[in-house]
Amino acid sequence: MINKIKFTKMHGAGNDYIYVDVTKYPIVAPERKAIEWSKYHTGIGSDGLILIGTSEIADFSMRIFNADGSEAMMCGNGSRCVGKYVYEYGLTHQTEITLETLAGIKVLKLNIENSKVTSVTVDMGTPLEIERIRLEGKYPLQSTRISMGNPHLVTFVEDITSINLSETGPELERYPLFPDRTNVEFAQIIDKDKIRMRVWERGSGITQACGTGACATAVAAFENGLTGRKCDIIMDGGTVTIEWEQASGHILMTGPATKVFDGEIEN
Ligand SMILES: N[C@@H](CCC[C@H](N)C(=O)O)C(=O)O
Repeated sequence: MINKIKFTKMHGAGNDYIYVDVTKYPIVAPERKAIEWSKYHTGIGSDGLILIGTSEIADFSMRIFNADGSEAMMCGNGSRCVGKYVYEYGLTHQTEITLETLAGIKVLKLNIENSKVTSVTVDMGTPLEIERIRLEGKYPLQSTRISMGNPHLVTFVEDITSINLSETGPELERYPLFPDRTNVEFAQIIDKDKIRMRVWERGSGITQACGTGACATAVAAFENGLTGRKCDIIMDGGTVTIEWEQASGHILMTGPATKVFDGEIEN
C-alpha cells in the first residue's frame, strides 16, 4: 500500500481538478478521496478528482469523480488537462492522443509552444438526446436538454446577472425529470458567435467552467437558431471555442490547460 500519493492540481478555464497517475499511485476508494481531497479547508481544494490510467483500447484512460464522490462519464476541461499532463510529464511524445472515457474514446490534439501544451482541441463526439423542454412548477423555464456523455440542461436568459445560480442550480440538478441529476447551464447570447455562460455542476456545485457544458450550450444555441456552428463560450474562469462540424456531426472543443502545482498527500 503506497502511503503518499503524488498529485498535480490543474485547471481548464478555471475548472480545477486533482490529477493522479494511477499507474504509479493506485487509489483504492477514489469516491472517498474525491470527497476528502476536494474540500477547500481540510483537503487540497478542487472541483473533483481525475485518474489517469492505461487503456487497452486507447493511449490512456481517464476517470472523473465530482466533489461529492459521484463518478461522471466525461469531463471536457479535464480531458484537455490530461493531454497536457501526459505530454509534459513525458508519458507520451504524441501530439495526437486517444483517451478512453466512460463516454467513449475522445481524440485530443495538443497545441505546443516551447515544449509546453498551451491549448488542446478535443473531439467530443456527437451530442445526443437533444430535446427542447418546458419545465413546470417553481421554474417554468423553456430549456434544452442535451447529453455530451453526461447530462446538461441549458436555459437561455436575457440577463445572466439576474440568475441566482446557488438557488436554482441545486433545485434543477435534482428536478424530477432527471433521475440521474443534471448539470445546469444558464446562458446569455452576446452576439452570433459569443455566449456568456454560468454553470452549476452536478456533484460539484458552481464551478468556474464546464467543458461538456460549454459544448451543450453551443449545441443548444445552434439548435435554437441563436448562433452559427462555431462560437466562443465565455465562462466565469475563461473561454473555450466550440465548433459543431457539419460534415462529421462532431463537436470540437478548443481551450486552455494550465498546471497549478504538484503536491503530495497521505493516502
Ligand atoms: N466539469 C466537467 C464535467 C464534470 C462532470 C459533471 N459534473 C457531471 O457530473 O456530469 C467538464 O468540464 O465537462
